[in-house]
Amino acid sequence: MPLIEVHDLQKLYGGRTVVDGVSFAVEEGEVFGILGPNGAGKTTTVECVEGLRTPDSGLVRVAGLDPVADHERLTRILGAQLQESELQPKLTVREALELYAAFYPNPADWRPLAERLRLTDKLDSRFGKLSGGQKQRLFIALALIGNPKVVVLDELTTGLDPRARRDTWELIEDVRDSGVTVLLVTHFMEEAQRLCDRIAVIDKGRVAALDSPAGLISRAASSTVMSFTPSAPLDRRQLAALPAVTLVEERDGRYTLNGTDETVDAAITLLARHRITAHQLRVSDATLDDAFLDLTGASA
Ligand SMILES: Nc1ncnc2c1ncn2[C@@H]1O[C@H](COP(=O)(O)OP(=O)(O)OP(=O)(O)O)[C@@H](O)[C@H]1O
Repeated sequence: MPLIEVHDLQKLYGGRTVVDGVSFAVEEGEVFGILGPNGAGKTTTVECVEGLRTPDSGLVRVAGLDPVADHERLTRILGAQLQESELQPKLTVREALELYAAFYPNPADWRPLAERLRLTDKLDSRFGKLSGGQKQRLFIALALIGNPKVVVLDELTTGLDPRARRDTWELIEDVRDSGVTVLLVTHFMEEAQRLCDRIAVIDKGRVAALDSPAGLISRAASSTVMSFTPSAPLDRRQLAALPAVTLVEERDGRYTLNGTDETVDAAITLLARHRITAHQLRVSDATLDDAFLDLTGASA
């Protein structure tokens, strides 16, 4: 049985449908990512999983529990990131960790957690005086402090510097290795590619694709990304009209084409016909970023 089950979830705000028939199932021990453009309905979906919002229709179960009706029992097995407004600014980091540890029957030892999240030298600082990144790290510690079976992380590393982001990824990998199931909303492709076993791409309230990161990349229309600076002015429409090409971008005279394996041949043949040379030619495989743009099209 999946640990998290979302079936045909619908949520409306003021008569406007923002989650429109979302379904997915997360197996125990998985890191499951939810990726999508701004306003796609990602947070609303995970808030229904956390029992913070009541679905208008559809079914949500976490370890067999109805997140709204069984909210009390759910909070014992589900860890979630707090919102800024939920912590008193005068509380110190140590007090917050001790307070939240006391809510749970089998809390984690907060000291190693604080150390892993580089909060040890901030233990006596008040929450209100922390930087954005330090607050974020404290929220992650508080989400993990109850030794949850499943943890929901929304915008986990937004606002963290690159080092803190990498430390956090390692922490999430440790959490996953200890058997915890992770539901992760993210905007960072590198994060999704590194951490997630599977990803649901949500666009305009619907699941546009659901697969492993490698599966999403291979199923997207682009497999190749090519960039070059043409030796003479070029009609962008002719590039866009090539059947192999799915996307053309031009910035300061430099072109980037996304497309199939035939993109390079097709573009070079076209340029040769116009006696144009491709300077500083770079060719690479498509990434999850490219797959995301293909899958979410105009809304991204
Ligand atoms: N409480 C609310 N009342 C009315 N509309 C809301 C409410 N919460 C969210 N919305 C709207 O619902 C839509 C989906 O919002 P949601 O926060 O779920 O998207 P998201 O995919 O998480 O976006 P982002 O990546 O920008 O955080 C948005 O258009 C948003 O403005």
